[in-house]
Order: sequence, then C-alpha cells, then structure tokens
Amino acid sequence: MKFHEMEINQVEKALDTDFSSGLSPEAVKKRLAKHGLNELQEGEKQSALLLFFSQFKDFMVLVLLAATLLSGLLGEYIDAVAIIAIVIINGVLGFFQERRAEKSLQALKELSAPQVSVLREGQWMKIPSKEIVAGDIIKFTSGDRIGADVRIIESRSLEIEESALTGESVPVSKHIDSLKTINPGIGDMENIAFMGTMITRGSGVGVVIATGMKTAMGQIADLLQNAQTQETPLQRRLEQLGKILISVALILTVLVVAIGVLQGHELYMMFLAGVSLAVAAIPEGLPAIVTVALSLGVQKMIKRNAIVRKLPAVETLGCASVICSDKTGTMTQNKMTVTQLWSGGNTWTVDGVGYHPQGEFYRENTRVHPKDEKALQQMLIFGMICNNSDLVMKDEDYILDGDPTEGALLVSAMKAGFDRTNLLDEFTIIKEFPFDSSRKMMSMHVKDKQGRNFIVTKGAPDVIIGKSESILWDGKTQYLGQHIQGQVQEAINNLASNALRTIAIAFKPIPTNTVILSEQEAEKKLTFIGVQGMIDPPRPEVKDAVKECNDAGIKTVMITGDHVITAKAIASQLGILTKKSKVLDGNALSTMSVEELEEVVDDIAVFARVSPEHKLKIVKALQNRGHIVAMTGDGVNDAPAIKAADIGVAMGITGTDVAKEASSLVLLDDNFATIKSAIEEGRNIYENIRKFVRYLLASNVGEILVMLFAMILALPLPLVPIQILWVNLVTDGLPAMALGLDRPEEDVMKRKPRSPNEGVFARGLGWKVVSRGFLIGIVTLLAFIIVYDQNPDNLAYAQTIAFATLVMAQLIHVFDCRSEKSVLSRNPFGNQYLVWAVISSLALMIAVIYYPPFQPIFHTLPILAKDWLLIIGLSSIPTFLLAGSFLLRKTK
Ligand SMILES: Nc1ncnc2c1ncn2[C@@H]1O[C@H](COP(=O)(O)OP(=O)(O)OP(=O)(O)O)[C@@H](O)[C@H]1O
Ligand SMILES: [Ca+2]
Repeated sequence: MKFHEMEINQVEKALDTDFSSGLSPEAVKKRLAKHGLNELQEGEKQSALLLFFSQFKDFMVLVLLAATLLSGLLGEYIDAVAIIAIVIINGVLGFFQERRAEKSLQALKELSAPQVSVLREGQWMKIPSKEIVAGDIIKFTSGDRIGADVRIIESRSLEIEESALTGESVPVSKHIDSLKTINPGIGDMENIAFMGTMITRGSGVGVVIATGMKTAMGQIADLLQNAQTQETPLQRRLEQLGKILISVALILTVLVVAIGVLQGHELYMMFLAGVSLAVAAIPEGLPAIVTVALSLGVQKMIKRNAIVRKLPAVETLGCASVICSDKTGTMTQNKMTVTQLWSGGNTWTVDGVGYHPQGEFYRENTRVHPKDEKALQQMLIFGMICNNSDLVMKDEDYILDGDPTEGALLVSAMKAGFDRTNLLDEFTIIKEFPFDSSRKMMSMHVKDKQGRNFIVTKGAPDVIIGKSESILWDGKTQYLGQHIQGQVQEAINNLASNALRTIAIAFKPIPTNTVILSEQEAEKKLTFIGVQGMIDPPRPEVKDAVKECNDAGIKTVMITGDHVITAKAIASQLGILTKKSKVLDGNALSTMSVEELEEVVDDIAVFARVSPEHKLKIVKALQNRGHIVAMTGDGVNDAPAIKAADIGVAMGITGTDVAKEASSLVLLDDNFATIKSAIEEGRNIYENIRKFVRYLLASNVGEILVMLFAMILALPLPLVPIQILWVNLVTDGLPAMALGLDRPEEDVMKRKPRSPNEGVFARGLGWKVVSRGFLIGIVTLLAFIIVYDQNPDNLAYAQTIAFATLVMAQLIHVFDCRSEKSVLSRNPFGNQYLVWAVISSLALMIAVIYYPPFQPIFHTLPILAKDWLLIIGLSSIPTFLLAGSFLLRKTK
C-alpha cells in the first residue's frame, strides 16, 4: 500500500515512528546513514582544475601570453620564461582568492538555507532542512517551503501551491484522510505535501515519507537550480573597460611596430616596444582584487547581521535612497504586553512586565478582581481561545512560542487567572479561519460544554467594528448604532495615540451543527466585546539609525498593517514622521493608481493599515520617482514587492522561506538598524573599489606615457616588459588589496546616495587617474633621462632607476587614494594593512634590485645610495603638487 492510501495510524506504523514524540536520535542516525542527507544533487560544480584554468582564459592574460611567446621566439628566453612565470603565479593567486571568495559565498548560502521545525524525542526544534529523515514529524505554516515529501497528519486550513512541480499556480487544499483514487497524479494527492512546494495558507503537521533525490522533486532533474555566480554592475563595467584597454593596447602596438619599421628600426626592437606598451596598458591585477574586495565586504556584512543573497546587492545597497520598512519587529521589539483594555465604556489597566503572567487589574486606579468584571472576563477568555500561541517555561523564564500579539493576549488572560488547558476543556475548537494580513483578523468556530456553538473573532478594531452589528454594553447585547460606534472609535483612537497596538475581540452565537465554510460567512454580524491595547516598545537603536540614514540622504518610510494612530505615535517617537511628512492609510492607498501615488509619495513617511499587496504599488511609485528602493517583508504576500524592489530585504527570524527566496538581503536579527549597517558597508565597499581602481589605473597611465614619450623623443625604452608586469601584479597588487580593506572615510554616511548609473570614472575619478598618471609618467621619464644622459652606455642602470621611481611614486600615491579629497584629510598611516603592504612592496622592489639571482631576470643593476635621493625626490613630487594645490584651493 502507498502512503497516500493509508490511514494515518498505518503511516505511523509503516514508517516506524511516533506521532506524539517523533524519532529518537539513534533512529535518525541510522536513517541518515542509510538514506543520506536530504539534499538534491546539484548540477555540475566547477572543478578545482577548471577554476584554475579559467584564470588563464581571461582575455588580458591571453594577449600577454601570446606576446611573450612571440618575444620568446625572437630569442629573449629569460624574458619569456619570467613573464610566463609571473603570469602563472598570478593565476595561482587568483585561483586561491577566487576559491576563497566562492567558499565564503557557499557559506552564505548555508547561512540562509531553510530550517525546518521537527519533533524529536518529544521536543519541537529547528534544524537545517538537509538533516531530516523519513519518519520525522515536521510542522509548517503559511509561507514555508516544504523541505521533503510528507504525508499530512494535521491540517488547519492548509493550502499549498505546487507550481514548482505541476505548473499549476492555484493552491490545493490538503487534508489528512486516506485517498481511494488509484494512481493519482501529483496534483491530486491531497494528503501529501511535496518538497519545494509552498504553503500559501493555514498550517499543518506531516510525517516525512521521502527525502533528497527520492522525493517527487528529486525525480525531475531539470528543475534543479544551478547556483549561478552573478557579476555586479561594477564588475561588468570594469570588464568592458578591460576590453577597451586591450583594444587600445593592440592598436598602439600595431601602430608603434608599423611606424618604427617604416622608419627603418629593427623589427625585433619595435616588437619589444609593442609588447611593453600592451603590458603597460592592461591592469592585470584588477579583476582578482575586485572579486576579493567584494567577498571581504560580504563577510563584513555578515558580522553586522546582514546576509547578502545576491552579489549585485552589495553595490546597489550603496545607491539606496529610500528604505521602506515594516514596523512590528523591525522598528519595534515585537515584545508585546497588554496594558489597557476597553469594553462598554470602561477602561482597565494591567501591570506586569514582559511575558510574566503576574499582574493586577485596575479600573480608574482602584484594583479590581477581573472575575467580577463580566465584559473584561469575556474579552480575556475569548482572547485566549482564539489564539495559537503557547507560553512555555524554560529555566524559570516564560518563553513565547508563537506570534507576540497573541502571546500578549495569553498573558493578559493568565494575569486574570485563566488557564488555556482548562479553557480548551470547556471549549472545543471545530474550525479555524487563520489570520492573514489582508483581512487583519482571525476566527475560530468553537463549541462549549453545553453544546452551544460560537464564532470567536479577534483582529484590527477598525475592521472588526465594520463587521459587527451589536455590542456588549453593561452586560447586555445592544444594537451598534452611530452614536455608540463613535464612542468605540474614540476609545480605539485613545489607546492608539498612546502608541498601543489594538486588538478587538468579538463573537456571535450560531446554531448547533451548522457548518461554516468561509471566513466571509463567519466574520459578519458579530457582537463587539472590547479592545485590548498592548505596548510594543521601539528598538532603542532605531532612532539613531533613522537619523544616520537621513544624514546620508536616505529617507525612511514606515509601512505597517497597524492602526494609523498607533503608527503615527511610534513614527514620531523614532523621528520618521516630522512636521513636513504625511501619513497615508490603506483605504486611501487602495483607491489610488500608481500614477496618483507618484504625485504625493515623496511627502509620505508612514503608510498605515496597509495590506501586503499595497507594498508593490509603493515600490513602483517610488521607483518611478527615480528612487532606489529597499523594501522589507516577511510574509508570502510580501514576496512580489521584495522582488520588485531594488534591494529586497527579508527578515531572518520571522521571515518565511518565500520572502527570503525573493530577497537579496536577509537580516539575521530582523532589525532596522541592520539595514543601515548594510548600506554603510555597501557604500564603503564601493568607495574602496574606487580607491584601488584609481590607484591601479594611474599606474597604467603612467607606464603608457613613459613608453610613448620615450618613443616620441627617440629614446630607448625606460622600462622592460617584465618590470612593468612586476609593478602591475606585485608591487601595486599588495597595496591595492589593502585599499580594499580600508575603513570608510568619516563622511561616507554624510554624502547623498550615488546614482546607480554612475560610471567607473564618475565624480572626478577619471581626472584623478589621468592627472596623477601623467605626473607619474613624467617623473619616471625624468629620472630615466637624467641618469641615461650621464652614462648612455649603461641602459640597464637608467632602466633600474626608472623602475624604482615608478614603484616609489606609486607607493607614495597609494596614501592619496585613501581619500576622495586630499592626502592631508586623513591620517595616511591609519590603515595598518596598507602600511604593511607598502613595506612588503618596498622589500620586494629592493630584492629585485639588489638580490643578484633576480638581476638578470628583471634586467636590474644594484644602484647607489645617492641615486635614491633622486628617486625619492622625484617620486614624491606628484603628491606634493596635488596636496599643495588642494591647500591653495582651500585657503582661497
Ligand atoms: N494574530 C492576530 N490575530 C488577529 N489579529 C491580528 C493578529 N496579528 C495582528 N492582528 C491585527 O491585524 C493588524 C495588522 O497586522 P499585520 O501583521 O498585517 O501588521 P503589523 O504586524 O501590525 O505591522 P507590520 O506590517 O509593521 O509588521 C494588527 O494591527 C492587528 O490589529
Ligand atoms: Ca507584519
């Protein structure tokens, strides 16, 4: 018999498990050993060897190799071999760096891998989805993606969308009964939930019947997603730049060779010149350093509780101009405590802290016994029944398992001495209509001991009041007329203006044995009982984060399902709502078109009483106004907006799998302040990349100019190719890497967000590269000319001096690159990595000049102490010139 044909107790036997306590650790171990981890085999992974060779498929490197081979054919064997050696060493380094970057991305993937609630040894616990085995009992609720194939054993309005398997996007309801159909298709197996499908509504419990490749999903091989590494926009732009540089290099080479040969120079000499130019023009070390800088940045973000799921987001973060954030749990602590209750014209207060179920009730400052207050008692009891949360004792402390809003209602009832287990003895739950953020309420159909049936509803008061036709007032059910409605509204507004979150409780008696099928049927003609108001204190760090964002030109917008007045109160406390900004509520929002919203959206700081569906509209309107939008979310219905936003942000703790999958950033701590930190890191990474692009390219410009000017002046070449290569890959490489680790300038969070269309050379970077490159080229050439003039017979000596001047000029230049302004605006030695990198590069240069075995390879000669005076003098000119001009401009 197949699992779908069995009754659930037969399933329990067949799988040798226990529905009330789950599997034992021993059983899990055995099953894991037998069937393996619950994983789908991934598509082909890039092997290490392939990754190694891919380092050389880089077009830049190919040009280089070809050119060197040719020069080898022309007889310069040492050169050819040395250049190839450098290229290989670079390839090996690139390989290890990329491997590390890949590993850290892999670790990221694991950090954001789905978790499953599983019952083992009588305890519910969260474990990674890959550790579940057949026979495990797992539970799932709306928004989860199912981690294995399971036979359903409990269903509360469970609906599952199976399009990943069947292509059908209409959700299917699931139940626990055995199926009689013979060979049903996947879409008809109404008591099985399949791996990879998604819960759109309700919740349930199931027992795992298949894992890994044995699941229905595992059998459809072509659906398996291959992890794709994505390039960021900047990486793409740099790649294009690389191609342009190569073309320029090739054209220059051809020109130089052609002109030279026409003028009667030796073909070999001209060819050497051409190769030198090509080597000089190409920033060989750049791509690897960019990759490393990005992966280091991603790691820094993890340390600050932000997980980047899509690499391009690292850059986009720095462009964000609006953050749209949920309120509850993201800006507030999501630790709710009922403090005020209202019913039939009476207001009570309750004291006590957190989830500790101890506290007293007061009416107008006099202590009362809740069991003497009929309406209060009614409201507390129903709040406890229409509730799915649990309060569990752990180490002398009360821990909430479930939704904090419901937890607060449990606690308020417990303070009055009610007990959930006793109540559930008195009231049997017949059917549940679960909460959703669009309806903003939930209901239960219950039956009491005497056989009377009720609908018990709780939800947003302003919504419930519209569904009520009567109200409990002075112990009697009265018609809910205009006048009383006004009084109720006033009471709700009163609670809300104290920043309290409000939940109304209502009910209605129904005839015995009626079957209520839909929530529309259940949630009408209700009798309003009262309202419970709960505090949810703001997270202390949010206020500062909002301010920092504001200074950084980033607007914070609160989007909440909560009451307009509650939202206003909290938004003002946090500095989100100011005198200039406005509040818009969900009703107004739903009647507006995106175009109409666009007109006003820039003025709005708070969207209240919105449904998740509205979020997409908000994102679109903001984007049409030219904003780069970060949007947070946690539920299934938030996914479209998260996907549409420039930076989709999902909650790590309360977020559903679906929301996480749609997101590009996951907040491990659900905290608004973490978004700010991620933006800060994002800006910093981008600035650091700009720093070393500036640094490396100035070197290339300098090198090209030295060679070109020398050719124009009919001088011999001041640098040989291997020296240039050594500079580009080694002595420039280390400091460039250190720039990638640089701390941000003080004002990164004081600048306006950058435009996402900004090119590599924006904000004066192009000018900085060219002007500095020009100066470096000139001083290098000067050093060469001065020494070559003194003894024209010793070309290698003059070349060594030029080489040292170039390296020194760059090692001084690197300190300028730490700041967008001037070398003087920051402590030049503030970056330790950089200091060590510069020292290492100096040592390497000295080794190349003075260590005899290196001399023939690098065409160097040991130079004298007095030569260093010339070298240092000349190589520091550019920094002095630029710092001087900066000071001049400043004093003007
Ligand atoms: N479990 C629940 N049962 C009944 N009503 C609820 C429940 N949770 C919330 N509500 C009501 O529905 C309203 C909307 O809740 P929703 O979860 O959509 O947004 P929120 O949590 O208030 O705000 P945010 O969007 O900032 O997280 C709440 O203000 C509350 O009145
Ligand atoms: Ca919410």
